[in-house]
Amino acid sequence: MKVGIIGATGYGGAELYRILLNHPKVENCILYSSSEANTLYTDSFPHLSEISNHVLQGIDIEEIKKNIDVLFLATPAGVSAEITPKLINSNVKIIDLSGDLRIKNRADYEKWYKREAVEQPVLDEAIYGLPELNREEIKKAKLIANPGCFPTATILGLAPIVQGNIIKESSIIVDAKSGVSGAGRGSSRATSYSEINENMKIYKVHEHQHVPEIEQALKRLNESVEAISFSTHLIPMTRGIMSTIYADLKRDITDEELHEFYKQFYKESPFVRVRPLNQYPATKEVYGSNFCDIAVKVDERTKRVTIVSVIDNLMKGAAGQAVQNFNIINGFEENTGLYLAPLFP
Ligand SMILES: NC(=O)C1=CN([C@@H]2O[C@H](COP(=O)(O)OP(=O)(O)OC[C@H]3O[C@@H](n4cnc5c(N)ncnc54)[C@H](OP(=O)(O)O)[C@@H]3O)[C@@H](O)[C@H]2O)C=CC1
Ligand SMILES: CC(=O)N[C@@H](CCC(=O)OP(=O)(O)O)C(=O)O
Repeated sequence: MKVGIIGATGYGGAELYRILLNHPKVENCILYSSSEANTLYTDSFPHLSEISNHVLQGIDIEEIKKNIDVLFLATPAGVSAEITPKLINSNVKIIDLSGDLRIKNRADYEKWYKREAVEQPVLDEAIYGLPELNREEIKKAKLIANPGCFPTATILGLAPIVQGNIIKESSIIVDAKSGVSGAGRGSSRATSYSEINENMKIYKVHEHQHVPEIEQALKRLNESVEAISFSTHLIPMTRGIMSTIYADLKRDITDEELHEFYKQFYKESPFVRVRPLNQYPATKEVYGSNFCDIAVKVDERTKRVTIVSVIDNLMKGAAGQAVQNFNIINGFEENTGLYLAPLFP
């Protein structure tokens, strides 16, 4: 396959490149840049010296239509809204890592992302690319809205109990933490070393753009879900997301039953590892891999459940999941090029 990456000079783009370089079905990878065309990729990423001899290309829609089978967009919000409509009637399949195509309701997108939404017919074509919940739809898709990092960890942590009608839908509380690579490569004061080292910050309180994405996905599993409480924290590490989730139980259930229910729910999903009872995943245990590791525990005293879900934000939270979707839309084994053990320690 001939693939293209727009936004190759960012973190998501570099992670896509790292995976696709070793993907047995990828014959050629063209890397595009809006600001660094005609320079060597290794000027942006010296760690790829003697691995990549790619020259970054300017973005030319007609050239993409001719030369690319699958295009990855690893670009900030707003870019896909411009590029995707121009390719929608071509043969190019698109996997968009940004939030532009994830939220079906345009008014919701505009409220939470504070920018104009893509036109409705394009949104209607986009399939939400969370394979563990949507595999059959993804198989037929031409346009994939790759999920956000926090939504991936959170939705996978909640899906079994939400669909299984085990918790009170109005009681969901999500306490999520992310490493700083989640904010992208562009520098900002909030992610500068001196501001994040030995520090921990809550941010976007009650206004994080991932709230409507998570609620939309949970509502598809159980229409009684309304609003969730969701808070995000920046912590001093490079990669990793941990979503710790709390909810009130509707009925009595034991740890063993709940654990077995999760195991069954994800039995066909190669990238979800439901941990043994009383073993809780840490972010480093999925570092550099496409795994989402989940642990569940019932609190007998409060009649609540605690769920812990961890991913690597650049892998299962972005590029790894995008390649998982690439495999599914092309009929390849879901884990092709992705069967990577986590880097540890
Ligand atoms: N980082 C993460 O963990 C996750 C990121 N995402 C989403 O994935 C997308 C990429 O994120 P990330 O790689 O972290 O971001 P980065 O900021 O690291 O990279 C984004 C890249 O987009 C390119 N770009 C910027 N403006 C334009 C434009 N107008 N037209 C075309 N290309 C442009 C830039 O490359 P150049 O200047 O060379 O064109 C830049 O390198 C974002 O939408 C992000 O929200 C989703 C899940 C997780
Ligand atoms: C640490 C950090 O800043 N993370 C980003 C997540 C970026 C992302 O995934 O954004 P989209 O899903 O909107 O594309 C944030 O919280 O906004």
